[in-house]
Amino acid sequence: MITIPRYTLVENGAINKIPELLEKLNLKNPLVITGKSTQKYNKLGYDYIYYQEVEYERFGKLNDENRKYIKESFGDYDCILGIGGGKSIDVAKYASSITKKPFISVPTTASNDGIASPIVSLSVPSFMAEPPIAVVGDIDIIKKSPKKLLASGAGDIVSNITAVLDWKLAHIENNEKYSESSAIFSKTIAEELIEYINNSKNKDNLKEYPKKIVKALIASGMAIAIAHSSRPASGSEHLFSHSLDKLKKEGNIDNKSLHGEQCGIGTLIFSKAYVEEGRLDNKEYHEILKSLKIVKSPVNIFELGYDEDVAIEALCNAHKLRKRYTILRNGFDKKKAIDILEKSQII
Ligand SMILES: NC(=O)C1=CN([C@@H]2O[C@H](COP(=O)(O)OP(=O)(O)OC[C@H]3O[C@@H](n4cnc5c(N)ncnc54)[C@H](OP(=O)(O)O)[C@@H]3O)[C@@H](O)[C@H]2O)C=CC1
Ligand SMILES: O=C(CO)COP(=O)(O)O
Ligand SMILES: [Zn+2]
Repeated sequence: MITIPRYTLVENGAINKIPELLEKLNLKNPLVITGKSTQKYNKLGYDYIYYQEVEYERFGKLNDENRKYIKESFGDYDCILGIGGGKSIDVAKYASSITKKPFISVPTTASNDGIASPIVSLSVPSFMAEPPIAVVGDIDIIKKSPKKLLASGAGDIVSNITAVLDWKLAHIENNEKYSESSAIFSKTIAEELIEYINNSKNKDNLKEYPKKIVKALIASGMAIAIAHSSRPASGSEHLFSHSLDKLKKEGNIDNKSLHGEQCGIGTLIFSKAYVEEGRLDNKEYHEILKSLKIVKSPVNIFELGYDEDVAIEALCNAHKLRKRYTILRNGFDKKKAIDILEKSQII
């Protein structure tokens, strides 16, 4: 059974419509999960907790102690509102999966497609939960959020291009189940955003970008829900991002590079790898590169804040992050990693 959000409200002032939305959904007593800089958007003064309090990291991992704490924290609330960035929404989605209470996604920025997806990405690999029953995207708030976050959203959308190529390759070479319709849907979301960005100079100078990126991220989350897998939006480029996250954690590297930014870099690497294999036109690689440059998302490892050794190590380890067949196949050795990182201008 496919479940997607029942309501998506993407407009100026949408956050003020939460009370009437709750009434429509017959929900009366929400608990907000939010962050320290985004709690201010809980304008209706609902009870709230910071995501750090219930996030799995407080307990070290997703475990029974963590689940017990969440259940106890949620008393008689009848729903959960995730208000904030990707982490707040992910933790709210996780809490909803534990408590079985419905969750409403209230993104205050547009940094990744977790805002509408059924995926919880607090761990690698991610796991399938339920999507939000509603998404409330207040454009007045989102358009004023940090540009770095909004640019990161583009990285998580262009990643659908290589994710879909990996999914198809897994079907051809590894006999994996594949949905052509989900793949086309996911790829089209990315192509339409890229086309808008790359032609925006002659049109509206990205004035409509905040609304476009929110809608693209919601659609991408729905593509995941329809496929019942993150396959349409997560392939080799995400493995590279997760591998970077692992290096950050293990090496105590204090770099605030964002999920979407990292996936944008991963997309450049693997779209070039697909060009090298004759499975993608070099023109498409350049369209992706151009779009990330226009929104000012990092297009090389130095702009992401790392040196080339980190890029090489993250790429050489990427295939180990989860059992997911991609163009990495059994992994790139150091020579191949350096070659593709140079050809994709990442190092
Ligand atoms: N489930 C899924 O499908 C996916 C989930 N994710 C999740 O998303 C996380 C990454 O999300 P991301 O958003 O990139 O990063 P974070 O949520 O880690 O950080 C976002 C930062 O931006 C701040 N912020 C958000 N909105 C505003 C605003 N309007 N004005 C000012 N500051 C704002 C947040 O504030 P504050 O401190 O208040 O939070 C936070 O400090 C991952 O760790 C993962 O958990 C990522 C990809 C997919
Ligand atoms: O980030 C995601 C989709 O954009 C979720 O993907 P993962 O399954 O790789 O966590
Ligand atoms: Zn992603």
